[in-house]
Amino acid sequence: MHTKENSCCCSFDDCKLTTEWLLSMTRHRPKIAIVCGSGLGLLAETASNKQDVRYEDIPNFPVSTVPGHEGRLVFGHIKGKSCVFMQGRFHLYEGYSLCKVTFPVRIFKLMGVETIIVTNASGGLCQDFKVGDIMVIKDHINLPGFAGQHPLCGPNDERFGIRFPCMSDAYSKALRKLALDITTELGYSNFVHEGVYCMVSGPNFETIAEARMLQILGSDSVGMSTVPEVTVAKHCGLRVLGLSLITNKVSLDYSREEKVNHEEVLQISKMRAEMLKNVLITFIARCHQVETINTNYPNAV
Ligand SMILES: O=P(O)(O)O[C@@H]1C[C@H](O)[C@@H](CO)O1
Ligand SMILES: Nc1nc2[nH]cnc2c(=O)[nH]1
Repeated sequence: MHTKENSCCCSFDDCKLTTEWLLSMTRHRPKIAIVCGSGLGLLAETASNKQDVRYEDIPNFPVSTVPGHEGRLVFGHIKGKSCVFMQGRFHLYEGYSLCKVTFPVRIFKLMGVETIIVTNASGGLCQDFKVGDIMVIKDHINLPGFAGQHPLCGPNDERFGIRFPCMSDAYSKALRKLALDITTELGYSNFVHEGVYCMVSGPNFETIAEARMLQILGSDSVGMSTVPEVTVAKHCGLRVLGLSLITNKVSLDYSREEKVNHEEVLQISKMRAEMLKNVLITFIARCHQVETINTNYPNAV
């Protein structure tokens, strides 16, 4: 956590330096950023005029350490829209501070991004969910945040956003509706739901008692990411859509024999990434038509 003594490793100046470096490396000027969850890096494949930048080459950027997270930014066009994909995200359990985990979100903001689409792989807690379903994230529970692991703890820099941002509409209602309409048009409605995502720090998957607790708290799915990125995105006035791929059913019953593992998560992600990609392409083509109000920044796009 940042304190006044322990100065921020991702200050406004650090963010500016990284942004200026990236803007000097590419002619792309993305308006939409897509964070690819575990095994979902191929969401970037359909982009045209692609340009890759490896995380290790970007000043101040963390590097990816998790299998299924390639570790590069991919700039490109989808249906004529300028996009940047994060092929690989950062997680708290990798040992990164939440400031580092969310550093790319602020870089996107400074680059001129207006809309961020955050994807992830998660375990289904809602009994109606099946493996391979998509959950449009309606809301989240920031469990690490309750314990002080929060990306906005520490001195607030007003150039990014206000001290006490509203989170009751973190996931834009209008963007959620557009995503749901698109899944219906594509004939996917039988395996698409809206729901509440709960973040845990990981890296272990849940015990059965923990899973039961999360379900009682109102979580429909559980994962180890997304919430810090969305919190920082909302803080700095980005429009947010969150999509979660249900890669496994979380055990809520001591008699169940199946054991979840990361390889299975990656396998299901890769199997269903095509479906998610179809939703994303149509969404990217149409999301500029949707007007949203950010209560933290009433005049923002
Ligand atoms: O980056 P995401 O949230 O998609 O990754 C999920 C959570 C863990 O990092 C990993 C577990 O298999 O997948
Ligand atoms: N915490 C958690 N993260 C996941 N990511 C994918 N599946 C799961 C899961 O069951 N639990």
